Amino acid sequence: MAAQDFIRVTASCLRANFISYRAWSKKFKWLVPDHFFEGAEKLLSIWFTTEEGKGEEHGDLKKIPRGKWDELVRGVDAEILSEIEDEDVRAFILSESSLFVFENRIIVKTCGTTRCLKALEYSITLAAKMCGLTRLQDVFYSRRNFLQPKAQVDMHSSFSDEVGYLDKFVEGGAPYVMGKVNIDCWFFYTKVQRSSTGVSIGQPDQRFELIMSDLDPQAMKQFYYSSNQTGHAATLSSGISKLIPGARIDSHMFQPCGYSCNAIIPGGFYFTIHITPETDFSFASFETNHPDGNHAGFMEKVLNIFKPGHLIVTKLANQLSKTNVMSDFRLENYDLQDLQITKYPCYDVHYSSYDVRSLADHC
Ligand SMILES: C[S@@+](CC[C@H](N)C(=O)[O-])C[C@H]1O[C@@H](n2cnc3c(N)ncnc32)[C@H](O)[C@@H]1O
Repeated sequence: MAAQDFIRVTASCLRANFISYRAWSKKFKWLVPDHFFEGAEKLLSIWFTTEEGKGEEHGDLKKIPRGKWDELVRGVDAEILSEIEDEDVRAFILSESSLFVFENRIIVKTCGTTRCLKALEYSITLAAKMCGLTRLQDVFYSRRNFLQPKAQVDMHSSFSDEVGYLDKFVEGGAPYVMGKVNIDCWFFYTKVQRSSTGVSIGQPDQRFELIMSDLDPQAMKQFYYSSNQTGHAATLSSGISKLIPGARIDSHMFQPCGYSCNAIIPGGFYFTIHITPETDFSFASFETNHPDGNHAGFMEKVLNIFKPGHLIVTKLANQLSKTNVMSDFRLENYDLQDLQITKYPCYDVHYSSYDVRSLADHC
């Protein structure tokens, strides 16, 4: 059996037998690679608003000069590599994932050992000072469990440290964990105290995420610089360019490997993809707020690009969204491992995880 297949099958067997990668790698240190990159992202999404009773008059976060966003990103230990924009959003590719800036919302997504939550304090000050957006309307923070949690720093050393940090800035927030806490899970923090009207943000909102691991080494070859020297070439060869018609895609190819892209779609929609193709710890994420993201057929198009051995699906939708995230769905060739559907005051949240059928059969 080739080394790459061995690692994929081992990972699959570990999950099937409820053994965590962390416990396994501690015992079998000699099998753990020296080079490691934590692909799993920390994802922070903040909606800002004005003081209650002050009306809708406020500045536009998108108009804040680039220098301030450079500063925010440096604060989380990353840097901006490129930027695209349309009338609804500015989308930045970072050395470790992405930043999206809307009129009254920012999304910060960072991987590796970055300190994503640093962006919370900085953006609160920035939004208040430069746009009169003095209140946090909604806050979402989420991430998958890390493969190497001990490598994380400061407030990201554990989920309870992250919660402690978030609590300093977010009034009425609460933490949740979905999935198998000892194997593969998803940590989630959000505001749960609402205004008397119930609906927090006055517009439809939804978000879909595919968090994929144990990716097919053959499919990952195209995300190595030796196969594609530009992000654009990899966007075309992988089929990412065809995922959502009308999307304008900005992409970056890292050396010797790794790929990131941000896409903006008319109507205030985006998608973002980040890929760590190294077989020993391969990871990819797909995230969008486009309603198509809710359909199993669309998800299968994404899965066909990466062919993951394992994946987590998360979906969020507020009361004004036309997308129903509460229903169950089937993915061709994948076996459902966990499913949790929860109602929060303003959002419905879906979490499910899957193993590829053929790999699970090895165990
Ligand atoms: C594309 S980035 C983004 C990772 C993303 N969060 C994901 O989904 O895996 C990570 C990949 O790029 C590679 N890489 C190469 N140079 C890098 C750099 N300067 N900073 C971050 N990643 C780099 C890493 O080894 C890894 O394969």
